[in-house]
Amino acid sequence: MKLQGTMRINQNNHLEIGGCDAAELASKFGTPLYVIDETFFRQNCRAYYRAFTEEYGAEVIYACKTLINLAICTIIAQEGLSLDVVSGGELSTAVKAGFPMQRVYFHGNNKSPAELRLALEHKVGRIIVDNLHELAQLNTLAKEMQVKVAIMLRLSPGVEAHTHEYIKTGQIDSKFGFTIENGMALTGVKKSLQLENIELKGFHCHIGSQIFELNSYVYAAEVMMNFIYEVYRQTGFLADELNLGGGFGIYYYPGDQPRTVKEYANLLLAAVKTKAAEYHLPEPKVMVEPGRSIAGPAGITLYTVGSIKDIPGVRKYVAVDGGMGDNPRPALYQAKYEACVANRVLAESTEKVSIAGKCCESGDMLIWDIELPEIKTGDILAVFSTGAYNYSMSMNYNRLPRPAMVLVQEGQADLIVRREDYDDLMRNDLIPERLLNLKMAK
Ligand SMILES: Cc1ncc(COP(=O)(O)O)c(C=O)c1O
Ligand SMILES: N[C@@H](CCCC[NH3+])C(=O)O
Repeated sequence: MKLQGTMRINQNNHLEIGGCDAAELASKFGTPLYVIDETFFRQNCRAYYRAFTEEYGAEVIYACKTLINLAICTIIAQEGLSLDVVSGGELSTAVKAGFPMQRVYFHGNNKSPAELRLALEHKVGRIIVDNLHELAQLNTLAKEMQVKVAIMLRLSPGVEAHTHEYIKTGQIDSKFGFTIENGMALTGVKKSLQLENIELKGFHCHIGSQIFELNSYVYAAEVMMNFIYEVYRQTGFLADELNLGGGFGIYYYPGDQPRTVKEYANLLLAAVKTKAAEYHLPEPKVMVEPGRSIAGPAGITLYTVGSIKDIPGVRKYVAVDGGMGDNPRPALYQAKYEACVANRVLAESTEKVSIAGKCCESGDMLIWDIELPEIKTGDILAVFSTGAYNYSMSMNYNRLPRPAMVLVQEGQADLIVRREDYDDLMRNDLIPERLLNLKMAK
């Protein structure tokens, strides 16, 4: 078990985060509960800002699919990072939070005309165009609205990142972006340069997520710089901007060994510099889009232990009051997590148990085979590193309300997302008049 950020074990042998006792948080706000360590979240933002922006003038764009709400958006704005949004919903959150629109980058492989219009209305900084269909559609909309829109093209550099099959994106056979290798990317550039209401600024790639192998990034940067040169040679267009995406891996489980953000920055920027020198080109402005490495380690989830079932000689199932509804990652990617008993962190002896969620799915298992102090009904289980892709991928399967989220710092805990209630679950339900007119069976 690795305690990160402000987490520590207090004098009551309880887990403490942001100066707050986790068991007290559970009793005050209920469980399941997402807890975000504000100090740690900000430290992660600052590590990026220092390593990329202060050191190299590179722009750090927080990928808000990781975790977004009005409070988080406010923190990102305060820390001087930009924002990657991928939907009208994420964009509207940024608008409502008063996020500076020129620092917003709009991504996605199938943006709807309504979403594109919204982005144009709010004058977002850049639209990252994914494909030819979108390029034509965006030009038409921009013409209608009499604006010229600054874009980047998302490219598929053909780099295989060493990560889970579902979360790698830069390979040739991918739903994302213009493929460099088969000429599609060059066609996209030529087309962009012809369109009257489009202003091409540069290129983007994102090779995947939870990546530890920094060489994959270096290789992607080199491929992108080769492309910039090739485009310059063939069209005379010189890209000003190069966005190399996100994906920097974090610690979830023994064996995960992330490098430092500083090493990541130094390697990436060195690769760009070397290539620029080789081609006698000016260095483009570099951008990165971290998500998980900012929010992930800064979050924990608290659960209350309910039923415990011991199948002698087989397994002891410990069920908690959440599961795949609030954290679908184990079911989706076989993701592994560490956890502790928040109200009894250290103990002389431990036992091996498996943590089950409460959804009606055999696959709703949060953790298989974890050593924990002997656990009892009513104990509080804390699962670590749940800040990224947990709330943002949560769901209401089995009509389970989504948990609340609190932001903790120096002993203060503030609710930043209210817990859903049963009325929230039925908010959009309608009963047609003709059903109301029929009698219910006795
Ligand atoms: C385009 C894009 N940028 C950035 C990210 C952020 O990735 P991560 O959270 O792994 O840093 C993603 C998600 O993988 C993405 O799709
Ligand atoms: N949702 C994934 C990461 C994919 C990121 C989106 N491009 C995860 O939880 O690991």
